[in-house]
Amino acid sequence: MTGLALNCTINKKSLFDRKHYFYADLPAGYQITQQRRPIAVDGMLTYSFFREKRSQVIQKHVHIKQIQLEQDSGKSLHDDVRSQTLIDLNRAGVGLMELVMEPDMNCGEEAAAAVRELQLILQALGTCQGNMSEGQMRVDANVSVHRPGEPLGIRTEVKNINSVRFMARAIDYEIQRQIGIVQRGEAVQNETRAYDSKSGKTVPMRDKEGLRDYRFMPEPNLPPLIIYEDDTSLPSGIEPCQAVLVQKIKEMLPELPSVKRERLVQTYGILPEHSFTLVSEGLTEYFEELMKGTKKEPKKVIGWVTNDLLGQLKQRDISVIQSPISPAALAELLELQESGHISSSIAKQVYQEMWDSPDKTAAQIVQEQDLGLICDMTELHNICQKVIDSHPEMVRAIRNGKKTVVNKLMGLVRKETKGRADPVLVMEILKQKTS
Ligand SMILES: Nc1ncnc2c1ncn2[C@@H]1O[C@H](COP(=O)(O)OP(=O)(O)OP(=O)(O)O)[C@@H](O)[C@H]1O
Repeated sequence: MTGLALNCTINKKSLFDRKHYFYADLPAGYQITQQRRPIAVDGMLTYSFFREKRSQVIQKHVHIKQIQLEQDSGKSLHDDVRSQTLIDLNRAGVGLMELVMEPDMNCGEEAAAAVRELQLILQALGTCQGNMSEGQMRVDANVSVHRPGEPLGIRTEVKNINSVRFMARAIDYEIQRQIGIVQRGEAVQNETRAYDSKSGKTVPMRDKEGLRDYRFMPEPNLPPLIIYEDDTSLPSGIEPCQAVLVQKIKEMLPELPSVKRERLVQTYGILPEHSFTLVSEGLTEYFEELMKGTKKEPKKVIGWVTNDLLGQLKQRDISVIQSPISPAALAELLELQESGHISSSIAKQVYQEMWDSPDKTAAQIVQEQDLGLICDMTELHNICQKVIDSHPEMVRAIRNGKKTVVNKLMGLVRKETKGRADPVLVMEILKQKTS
């Protein structure tokens, strides 16, 4: 699924090899991997990010060299206090999927955007939860520098990166470090380095690797992995249920993040940046459900999801599925505003109250606290007159041409009525009274 989602060519026959090296995190002395013929090759990941102006989307591509299946190694844990190294072998030998990207990215920001997009794709497919801090996904960053027009320089490999943000910092640090070396006329060493998040620097990790002979050999215990295009390509005697069929997997692919963003922009007319927030924060389903329950324009609804809802979720550190306010409950609130029962500032107030007492509906809160819009013209006239009478200097300013001062009067009426006055009617009355 991952190979197909990343536009790879799927090898119908892939092979397993043993890669030998001697290190404490590899008890067997070799790792099973797919060196000669990996399961998927030659793919492409398209990712986007924003630069300067939030609305300017930059789209880039990174080639996927291959995706291989291999065994995980153990994890070395260095105890500086006791000056010893412990090895966690719990994952040693467990299968994992490694993606090798081509050197197509130019800075930490690009690598971060590419990895974030990959995370979203893997999560959408369900092939990896993608949480780096929990080790579900790990990234090693290979970095080199070169002068324009010259071939790529010697690379270093940075390990120990446990978040996308740290990866971007590690890459940018490493680029500057290597530029410094080249400018001093020295040579970059081909080495493995570790990122130290406390100092923000990369430090040498292992001895200079030089040319290592891994003594690759075909893995004698694992036969080639054979998969088939579809039912028709199955050899006789093999039932479809016994085989992996690429065509079947293709049909199972879910809507991918880039397609989802495009659809959201097309269907609802929202800004691309909002489609990014919806997809990255997992709010698409909530937004689409919400849209089913309201007549409000999508452009006016989107902020409720990307600001108000997301703000509450972050503040409480919960996910959208745990939200006590369902899309239908929020839709009811939006309808109260859309139909002119409450003002926009009251709607925000009611929303806050809904979070504090989730068992109450928006309508209940409005009724209990008498938050409905004041539409009675006599009452509104009286309130406006009171405000005008107590601020003659503002009225003078308006009459002298400072038309925007009317907004100050509006604000005072809003304060006086605790946001319950119909803003359209109030503006009309104020203009009339100050003309
Ligand atoms: N000159 C270069 N500058 C930057 N990156 C490079 C350069 N040459 C190769 N790379 C990148 O280095 C990575 C090599 O990864 P690969 O897993 O094939 O080798 P490896 O690091 O030796 O393997 P492993 O760490 O699994 O032993 C690829 O992602 C490739 O794009």
